[in-house]
Amino acid sequence: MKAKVCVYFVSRPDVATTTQWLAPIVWEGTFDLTVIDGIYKQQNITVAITVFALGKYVRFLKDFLDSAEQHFMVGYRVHYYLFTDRPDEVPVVTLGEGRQLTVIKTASSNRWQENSLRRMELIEKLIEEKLRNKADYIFSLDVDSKFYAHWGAESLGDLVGALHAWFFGTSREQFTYERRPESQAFIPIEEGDYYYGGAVIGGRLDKVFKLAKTCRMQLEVDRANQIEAVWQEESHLNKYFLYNKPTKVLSPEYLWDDKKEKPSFMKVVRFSQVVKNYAEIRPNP
Ligand SMILES: CC(=O)N[C@H]1[C@@H](OP(=O)(O)OP(=O)(O)OC[C@H]2O[C@@H](n3ccc(=O)[nH]c3=O)[C@H](O)[C@@H]2O)O[C@H](CO)[C@H](O)[C@@H]1O
Ligand SMILES: [Mn+2]
Repeated sequence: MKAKVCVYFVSRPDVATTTQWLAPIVWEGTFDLTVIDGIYKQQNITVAITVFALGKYVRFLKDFLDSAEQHFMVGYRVHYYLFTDRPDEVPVVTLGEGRQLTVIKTASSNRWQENSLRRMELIEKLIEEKLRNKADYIFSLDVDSKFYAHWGAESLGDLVGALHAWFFGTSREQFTYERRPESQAFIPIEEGDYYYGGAVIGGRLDKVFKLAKTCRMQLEVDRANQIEAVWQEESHLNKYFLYNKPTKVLSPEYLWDDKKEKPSFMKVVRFSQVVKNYAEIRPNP
């Protein structure tokens, strides 16, 4: 076989493609999918994905699942773990070969903040009790979202975070980190690398387990001290990633927002938050 060797490769001069700790930042044009699939296909991996649809958020499931079937890790073994208090309202979706879905009945809270932050504890438990030896990688993804284009094995890594669309390119002082020292999620104004979105967390099982467990414990300390971080578990996630750097960072292609205008560096939107009516969908303001 003739190998094509590329010794000098600057495919995206318009954006940063590595972090300061030399983790890749994944953008369209920075990877060769044939090479990447060659690595992961022979490892015969299974990717678990957690989705939470509590309360009225079940309405997002249809588009989420249909579009995931079209674009997410196609050609790999994928196991959805769907947490909901409304199993009867889970839509029927035809899954591709090698893909399965398990519904886990979970109580909903009357506070949306609680539904969002409790994901850490539930992910921790799922990995500990059900996933050992059942999956190699795991992603936790917001359900109020849709896939619009390919999301594949280029996203895999030991510990994976995604750059929040609204904070990409803004200066560190503008990041909405938790700024009160009383919270375990506190990050001083002169610190921080990126603002990561809580909507996408990924990596190898053991790495995500440690992340979820640490954030769950920090959330508990905050609760005991009667303080809730400004963006709940997303604040704790940002604190975690500051001291435990992701080994791969997904560009905003992997965490876009339908409401946001697309700058020229966005060659493709892969996964994006859909427009929602907060007042109507959430159990509390
Ligand atoms: C794009 C992005 O990074 N979004 C993050 C952001 O706001 P968001 O406005 O995206 O938060 P959100 O309302 O989508 O809640 C996060 C997720 O929790 C689940 N859910 C939430 C409430 C509810 O009543 N039922 C339910 O099922 C659902 O899977 C949802 O996608 O901040 C949140 C914490 O404040 C989370 O970290 C989100 O991931
Ligand atoms: Mn969301």
